Amino acid sequence: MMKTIIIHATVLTVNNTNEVIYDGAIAFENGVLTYVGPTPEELDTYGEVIDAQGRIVMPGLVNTHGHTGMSLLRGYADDLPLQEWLETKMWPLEAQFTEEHVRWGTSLSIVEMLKTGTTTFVDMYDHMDIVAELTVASGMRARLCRGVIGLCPPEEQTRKLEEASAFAAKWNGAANGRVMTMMAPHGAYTCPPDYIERIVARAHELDLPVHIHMSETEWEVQQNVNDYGTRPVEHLEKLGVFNRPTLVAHAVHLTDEELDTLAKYDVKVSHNPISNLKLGSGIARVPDMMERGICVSLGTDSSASNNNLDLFEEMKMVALLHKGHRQNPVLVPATEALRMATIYGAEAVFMEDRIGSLEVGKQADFIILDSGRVFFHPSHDPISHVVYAASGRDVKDVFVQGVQLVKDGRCLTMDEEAVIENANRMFARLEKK
Ligand SMILES: CSC[C@H]1O[C@@H](n2cnc3c(O)ncnc32)[C@H](O)[C@@H]1O
Ligand SMILES: [Zn+2]
Repeated sequence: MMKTIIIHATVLTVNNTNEVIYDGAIAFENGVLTYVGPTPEELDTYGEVIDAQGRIVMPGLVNTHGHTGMSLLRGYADDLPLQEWLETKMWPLEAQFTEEHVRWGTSLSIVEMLKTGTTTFVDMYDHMDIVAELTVASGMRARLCRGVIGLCPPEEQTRKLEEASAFAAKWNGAANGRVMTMMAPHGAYTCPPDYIERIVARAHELDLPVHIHMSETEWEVQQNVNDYGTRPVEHLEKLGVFNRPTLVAHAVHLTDEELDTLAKYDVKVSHNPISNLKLGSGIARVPDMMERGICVSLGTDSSASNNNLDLFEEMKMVALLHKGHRQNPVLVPATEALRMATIYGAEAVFMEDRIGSLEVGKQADFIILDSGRVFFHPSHDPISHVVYAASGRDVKDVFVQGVQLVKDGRCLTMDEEAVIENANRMFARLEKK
């Protein structure tokens, strides 16, 4: 592959010092960054030179929790609490999902994520072979898992576990490492304890991380106490979950002791502020997590509870929400919000050696924003503008592993019109009550 260099950009490296390089450049070859620094005078050695004057170049965003197939249910059931939303709206429709529903729901998600600057996503869902195939075809990077709900007879539990394991073993490392996998019990309230232990044992055997919903609502915490005599964190600790590298989604309702436990085991958190607000679940103790050194990353959850996959919105939300909630404007500064959407996201999906920042040796996963638009001016603090003023609609170009996937706002690897048409067709076929 030829050497490419992008010059005259404002480069947000998101390295250890959050360095911003004005009139900066990044170069890459074979999908790997070979240069990050000021625009060099000598450009003869590069096969392709891209002038990014008036643009911001930054790491691709990492969405650490979602269910991509559920974009098919965007707007279908709003303004309900989680349990009612799941039991009366989501699960009855998902029970009708075939591979084709997941294909077009996931395609809708992938196009949206790519066009709004997400280059890596986590997906916990069913029919995951389809999701993996689409990930490969789209050029995105992902950490995928077949989510298992254990509220079913033992034979069914075993079938799901075997399916999840086979998927995880088959796809881990696929597409030159762009697809990685995990094992995923859906939650402590949907999986009996012995089932969680079996899933974790399988994660040990396959040497994979664990992903799970945890402590999302007060109802869930109380249910855990009623059923097992402990709150979810102690429950999962006892079941050995945290002995594996673990990414928990939500982590809204936590005591001080539970926060200490997460810090002790280096459990990664996917904070989903917009979904938590929309479902009325509550506000996670993010400033207390940060104080303890817990890795806090950002997730959208699905389009059915968000209702989009624009991670720029989560970045702004996390920076604002906790300031307002604690009446303290110092909390979650813009630099930390940006890190949550990039390098902390990379840590949360256990890929920080490869993605999350623009540094030589890392993968060339990056996005280019049009910073000529009026709300990027005066242009003295690009990190502030990216977090507080920008949106996913400002993303012009997207590269993963050095391959361009979005060019001037158009997705090169997916047929957007066909995706929209098919998603509408598949939604129309579902029987609604
Ligand atoms: C089979 S794994 C995916 C499963 O998760 C459900 N889901 C979607 N959003 C949430 C959420 O916020 N909390 C808990 N579970 C959620 C989805 O409906 C799928 O069945
Ligand atoms: Zn979820």
